[in-house]
Amino acid sequence: MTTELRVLHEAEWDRWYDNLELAFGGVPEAPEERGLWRELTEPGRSVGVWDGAEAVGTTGAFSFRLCVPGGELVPAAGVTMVSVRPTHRRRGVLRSMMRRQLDDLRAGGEPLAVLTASEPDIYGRFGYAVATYRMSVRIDTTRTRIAVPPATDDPSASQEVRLRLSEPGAARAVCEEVYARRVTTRPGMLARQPGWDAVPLLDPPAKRAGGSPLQCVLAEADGAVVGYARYAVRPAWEAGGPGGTVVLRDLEALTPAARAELWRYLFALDLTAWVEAENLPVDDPLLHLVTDVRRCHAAVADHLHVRLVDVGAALAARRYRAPVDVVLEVTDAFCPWNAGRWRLTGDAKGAVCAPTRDAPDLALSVRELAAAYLGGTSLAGLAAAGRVRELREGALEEASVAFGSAVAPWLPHGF
Ligand SMILES: CC(=O)SCCNC(=O)CCNC(=O)[C@H](O)C(C)(C)COP(=O)(O)OP(=O)(O)OC[C@H]1O[C@@H](n2cnc3c(N)ncnc32)[C@H](O)[C@@H]1OP(=O)(O)O
Repeated sequence: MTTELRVLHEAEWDRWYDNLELAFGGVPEAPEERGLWRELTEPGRSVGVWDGAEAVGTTGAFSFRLCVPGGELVPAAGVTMVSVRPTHRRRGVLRSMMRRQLDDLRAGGEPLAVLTASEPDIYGRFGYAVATYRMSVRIDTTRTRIAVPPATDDPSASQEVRLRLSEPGAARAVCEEVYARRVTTRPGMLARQPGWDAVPLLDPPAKRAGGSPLQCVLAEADGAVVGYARYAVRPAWEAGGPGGTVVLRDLEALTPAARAELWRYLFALDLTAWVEAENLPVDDPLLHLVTDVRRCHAAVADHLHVRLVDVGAALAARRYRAPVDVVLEVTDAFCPWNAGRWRLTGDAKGAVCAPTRDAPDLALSVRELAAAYLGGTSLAGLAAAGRVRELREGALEEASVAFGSAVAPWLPHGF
């Protein structure tokens, strides 16, 4: 097999993207979906593997800024559109693309790469690890309700929250303002890059599965929008009565009162008996708002996989929950420039991370660092699985606390 790996030319995009569709089973995307991904593709950051005129391998990268513990927004390559033609699989095409991509990211100075995996088993060999989880819920709203003890509401709860329906497109700007204020509050969230505000509104009729077009409800207090929920309703008429489902796409709120009001609204929609959401933080406040958490049928799955492209720059870019001063002995088979000893010194104000010859305190691979990077997986937990070794007594506890995050990291949308 003679193949050529090269940067994507815009004119080749259709053939390149056809390979992606084929690798995912060959079901064509709706034109509006395909059109949006075409607009968002960054050709200069995408590569194709070609066998003659045929694209047989694809991958791209989006220029994201990712919230890390401490609230900084750090450049991160959003690795995407990975595919290999069924006739060319298991011959190293993916490996060659991962090699090229990580070398390019390093050369470009991006400290992090992130992706969501079609199958979690694929990317560990390239140094990625699961750094955030998502919670899905299917809530029986006939058996549980939103009940907030008054003491848990903040002072703004005394202000009345009003709800107003809006066409999602018309509400785009105000929703984006709310989203922008939320981004730095939770590691794993992505600042919106130009054009990305269209992603949460993508609503091809072919993908509605019997549901309504996307709807949007705004929460307002003192005349300002302080929250929103975007959802569809999928009616169901059963012998025992109406049993429709509210399919929640996203919900953001600036105050606990607005959040509770939005959930109350979703739970109370007439002719529905269920609220479903696919992607909530694993510590979503919803868990503390309902009277019967078991009726939420919550399930957890991996979501954002992280790769530290440059260990020193990545570890220095985040903040630490408690003072930390540790020497890390890092292995990294796929990106050997990261291998070796690093001294990390940091606290809640900042951090430095530089190569050292000092004796190591913890030994781990770049994957464990990636898993712990956003604060959602503890180094102590990884040590219990034999994936981190403590070489100085006390270092594991010190580093585990320091790497933690007050809130669970969470990726708000796929890419
Ligand atoms: C970020 C994203 O876009 S995720 C989307 C990923 N794409 C898909 O799932 C679409 C369908 N699948 C495909 O297109 C291809 O099978 C790919 C991209 C997953 C793999 O491409 P290939 O060219 O076959 O992979 P390649 O031959 O380079 O294999 C590299 C290694 O990964 C392993 N591998 C490849 N695919 C898988 C898989 N699905 N599960 C587990 N391991 C895998 C190979 O066994 C090999 O392992 P080794 O290094 O230990 O020998």
